[in-house]
Amino acid sequence: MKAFFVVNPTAGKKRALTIWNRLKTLIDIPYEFALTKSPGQATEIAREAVKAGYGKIVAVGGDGTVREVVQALSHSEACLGVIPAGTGNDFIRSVGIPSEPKRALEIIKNGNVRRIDLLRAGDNFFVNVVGAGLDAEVADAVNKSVRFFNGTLTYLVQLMKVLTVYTTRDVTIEIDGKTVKRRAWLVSVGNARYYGGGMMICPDALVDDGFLVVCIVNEISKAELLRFLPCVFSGKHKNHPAYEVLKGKKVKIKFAPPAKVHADGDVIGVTPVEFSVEPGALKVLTWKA
Ligand SMILES: Nc1ncnc2c1ncn2[C@@H]1O[C@H](COP(=O)(O)OP(=O)(O)OP(=O)(O)O)[C@@H](O)[C@H]1O
Repeated sequence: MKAFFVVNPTAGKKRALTIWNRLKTLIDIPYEFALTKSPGQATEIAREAVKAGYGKIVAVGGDGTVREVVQALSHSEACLGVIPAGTGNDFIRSVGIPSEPKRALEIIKNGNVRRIDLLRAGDNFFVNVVGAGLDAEVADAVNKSVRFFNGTLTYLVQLMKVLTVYTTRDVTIEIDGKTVKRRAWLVSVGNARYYGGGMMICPDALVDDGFLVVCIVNEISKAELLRFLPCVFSGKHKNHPAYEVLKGKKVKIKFAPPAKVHADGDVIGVTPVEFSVEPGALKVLTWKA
């Protein structure tokens, strides 16, 4: 099966290009590659590669590159490979791809094919976590901010800024026809466990169980929220009384007033929003069968 590498040279603060230049000397299987020139182009390149009959389409970059490539691979016979070269690289944590590029290349050569689920909103597919509320608001502020500090510090500064104006909102969640009303900080919908560079917001999410999990952070004081959030890195927040998990196949989220919606940390609109799971829609190369 021939491989096609889709390289985002800007991923990982441009580290991806260095990683690729080193790695390509080690590839001893038939392959072609292309470097993206602009956002969104990875989808077009991957589509052409699928059409041309490549069986392994490899995203060299971070979660954004993976997401763009996945748009072209969903429900196709081609398999996704990943050479992690981004900043957060959350997807690989959930599917069992090593973070070291050379070890990830071994999977491209000899790995197993695993079918996983995707999240869907309209015509778009997502691999990790989507959601609405506080985290979307903070993600938006982080993406728009001039970064004087490293990633974690930028996040903390923007979180504190957002918390001066943002409060909990009423939310109606319709999950598989059942309606749940809450007052919440945020609602996350997970296909996989991680977002935001290692935050395990949905510890109960499994990429291949045919379900999405809906994680609600219900109303707590701002002081308590600031104690809660660091626990998300380890998954300990799971036992907090304000944290609630629902499971289903289709979810509609409606905040009042409307809240921003994010997909893997990029703001994609405002509520109301509807997500569904597409069971087994993507083939991924991993060590796990
Ligand atoms: N040639 C390019 N020039 C500018 N932007 C690009 C180019 N190719 C792709 N992009 C954009 O780069 C963005 C970031 O890529 P990606 O998410 O893979 O890296 P990252 O942000 O470093 O990693 P992560 O998402 O894992 O934190 C993507 O949203 C993609 O649309």
